[in-house]
Amino acid sequence: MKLKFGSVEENVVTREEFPLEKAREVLKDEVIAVLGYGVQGPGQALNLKDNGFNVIVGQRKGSKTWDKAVSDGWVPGKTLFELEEACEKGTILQFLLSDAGQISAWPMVKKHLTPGKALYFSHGFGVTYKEKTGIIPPPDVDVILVAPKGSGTSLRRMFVEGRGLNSSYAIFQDGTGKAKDRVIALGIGVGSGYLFETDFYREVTSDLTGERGTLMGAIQGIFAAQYEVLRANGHTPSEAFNETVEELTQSLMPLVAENGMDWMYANCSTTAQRGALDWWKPFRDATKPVFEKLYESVKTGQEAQKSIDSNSKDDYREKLEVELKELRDSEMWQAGATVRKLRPENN
Ligand SMILES: NC(=O)c1ccc[n+]([C@@H]2O[C@H](COP(=O)([O-])OP(=O)(O)OC[C@H]3O[C@@H](n4cnc5c(N)ncnc54)[C@H](O)[C@@H]3O)[C@@H](O)[C@H]2O)c1
Ligand SMILES: CC(C)(O)[C@@H](O)C(=O)O
Ligand SMILES: [Mg+2]
Ligand SMILES: [Mg+2]
Repeated sequence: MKLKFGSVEENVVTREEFPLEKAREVLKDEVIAVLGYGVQGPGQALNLKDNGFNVIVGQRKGSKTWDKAVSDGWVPGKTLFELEEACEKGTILQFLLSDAGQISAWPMVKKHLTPGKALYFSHGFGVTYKEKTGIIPPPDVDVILVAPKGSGTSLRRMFVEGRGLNSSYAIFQDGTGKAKDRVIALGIGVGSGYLFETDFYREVTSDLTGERGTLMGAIQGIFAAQYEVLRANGHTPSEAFNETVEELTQSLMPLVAENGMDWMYANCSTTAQRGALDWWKPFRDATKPVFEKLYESVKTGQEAQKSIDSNSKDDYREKLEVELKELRDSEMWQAGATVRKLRPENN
């Protein structure tokens, strides 16, 4: 259906419009092979299975995630296979290896993309940056995308709670004439809230911007800046952490999620209101140039190149561990670990 967001009309699909029964009917003869069992793999595969679809998982034998798949109930030789066997058996191949992993697995996956099958992504990365990834699908298959806007962990959790994480959907190539029905049915099947239309290019550029920006990179940067200023001015770690992170995640963000920041502004003290009204524009103006620089780096393919280069190095895991350790060992997140332990529900 068409729905207005502010004054802009968009194509969206709701669960009422495309119920689960319809999705099951569309996919009744398909074998959905979920390739990769990292973060999105488990969320999507388990939700599809619990929604009554015919799902198998493809994963490297002997890996930690193979064991995780077994403990999640996937049965070796019946619903859990080596990657190549799953590619052979699947009619819809959900390519959920890491974006760098997709590059090395591509020649094998391509071999099994016989006419009529569908190749499914949860990111526009591989296809958009085809000069860098070499992922160029054959013409007689569907190439579709459902990109959950959040972690695979939340996709599963929200499904179990009877909620739904929103996803975008896109069709890159309709090789069979069935791509539209297939992509929407899969979007509903993996447990999406509502689905909004995009294309592969817009998905990857917005996603790379979001995760580097307000979803993770920018928010971590703003947290660190405020925490450091409070600490430098004599505030304790408890005070700095509560005033920077804990209050945001525990008290204010759930309210913003329910009602919007406009409501939050209308429902705090008059003192907070005055200050927050005065300060949001200076913060916007200070950070906007950084967001513009970030978007440019995404648009030119630099961000994609950097992530391919670093992910394909032999010492990738060790180097990553050093950087993650810096965050983990920072006083702010050490304080965070203590504060989380002190939450009454964790005692
Ligand atoms: N992490 C998320 O919550 C999230 C959210 C939305 C979209 N996505 C997209 O979904 C896709 C999967 O992401 P993810 O975070 O679940 O992946 P991941 O990094 O957790 O890796 C998934 C799996 O890939 C396997 N793998 C990696 N390299 C391999 C190789 N060379 N050969 C065989 N297997 C290999 C790993 O064993 C792992 O099981 C990506 O396209 C990602 O951009 C992820
Ligand atoms: C969960 C995120 C950050 O939305 C996703 O885009 C990812 O790449 O992990
Ligand atoms: Mg992403
Ligand atoms: Mg994302």
